[in-house]
Amino acid sequence: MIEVKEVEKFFEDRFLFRCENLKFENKGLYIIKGPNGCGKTTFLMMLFGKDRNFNGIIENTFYEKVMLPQQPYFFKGSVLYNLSLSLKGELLREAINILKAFSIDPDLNIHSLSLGQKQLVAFLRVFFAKSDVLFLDEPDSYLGSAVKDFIFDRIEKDARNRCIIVVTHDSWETKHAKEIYFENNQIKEKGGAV
Ligand SMILES: Nc1ncnc2c1ncn2[C@@H]1O[C@H](COP(=O)(O)OP(=O)(O)OP(=O)(O)O)[C@@H](O)[C@H]1O
Repeated sequence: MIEVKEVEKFFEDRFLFRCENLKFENKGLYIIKGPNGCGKTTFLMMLFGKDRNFNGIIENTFYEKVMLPQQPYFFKGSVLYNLSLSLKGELLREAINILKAFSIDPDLNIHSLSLGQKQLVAFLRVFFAKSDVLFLDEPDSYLGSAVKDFIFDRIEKDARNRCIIVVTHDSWETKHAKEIYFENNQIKEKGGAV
């Protein structure tokens, strides 16, 4: 569980946002939305525990945390090599089968793929890694609609068993998620009294 209590974020003298009160339960899907530059990535880093420079309290009781950053890092080598550094056995096989279903050859050099193809590889690498909470920073920005529908569906189903927090620009409407949004430098939960 993550609990945010009376948090304020500044960059030096510049006030970025405030979040009065917000709770991320052990299971469930949370979608963070807001205009460019409002602070979505910064907030995600704070929830993850990478950015600790803020006023207020963020309590994070999750044990295993995994993050997909906006610009994932790949090692020189094939798609398969990059996946096999994180995934083994059945999970690796499942990831490979998904790539093949979207016509991506796992033996190709990772850097020969398009941005969208790389984004799918990066998503699968973190999605199948073991975690109690998964942070996804714009996992869909370069994806075509078929792949996007596929990963959104997998995320929705998987969030029944763990906490998944997603930053997205996409108008992803789902009744299975709690929506968190930025308004006038305040972070609020849709339908919630934040
Ligand atoms: N280390 C930093 N020092 C100063 N300002 C920063 C720093 N990191 C981010 N910012 C500023 O804080 C604001 C919020 O950035 P952030 O990347 O969190 O926004 P975002 O909502 O994720 O944006 P986008 O939708 O474009 O990805 C931006 O104006 C950015 O320039």
